[in-house]
Amino acid sequence: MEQEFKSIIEQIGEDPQREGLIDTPKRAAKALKFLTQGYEQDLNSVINGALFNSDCDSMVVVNNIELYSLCEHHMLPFTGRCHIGYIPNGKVLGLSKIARIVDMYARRLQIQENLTQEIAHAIMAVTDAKGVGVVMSASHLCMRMRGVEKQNSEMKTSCMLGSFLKCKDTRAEFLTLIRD
Ligand SMILES: Nc1nc2c(ncn2[C@@H]2O[C@H](COP(=O)(O)OP(=O)(O)OP(=O)(O)O)[C@@H](O)[C@H]2O)c(=O)[nH]1
Ligand SMILES: [Zn+2]
Repeated sequence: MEQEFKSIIEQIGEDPQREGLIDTPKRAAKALKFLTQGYEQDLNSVINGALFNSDCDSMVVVNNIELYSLCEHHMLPFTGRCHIGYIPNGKVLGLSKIARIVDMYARRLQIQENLTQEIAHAIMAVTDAKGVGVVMSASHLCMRMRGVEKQNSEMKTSCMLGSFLKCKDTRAEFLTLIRD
């Protein structure tokens, strides 16, 4: 990857031997590896067994989980927040693992719609919850720094599964809880 970055630097008309750029291919490769490290992770290793028996059957919500991803069309960042809720079905997930699941899927090349769905389905698969809801809002640099250049637009996506899909009251409770 370092070689490729060196070549990109040449192709944009810069000198990769210039003092400020000499280590840039190495740094850029390291950064891109970090930003796409989700490809090297899987659900089992991320959750690390942190699934606990519980008879809690009320909604659990974690909101304002920040996320940084790369859009798969331009490989430019999109950043925002996501809110996650689920109704346990005998097991609760370690709190930090919810955010780790977000990161695992965000640190891949993504579109926001798929990212939202992958997170929701992963939480359902791991917990066998009665229902899962994910709401995400993000701002895409490919729409701000270039292209249509809209600075204030945000994309909102959601994925509702199980009781969050079937039951209007459950969905309404979730949407109320993520409001503040
Ligand atoms: N649905 C969706 N579209 C996205 C996302 N990220 C980027 N895009 C869009 O992907 C599309 C790619 O369109 P193209 O016409 O092939 O590429 P482009 O010429 O660079 O498009 P412009 O951005 O309009 O200049 C654009 O409309 C982007 O806004 C995303 O997460 N979800
Ligand atoms: Zn893009």
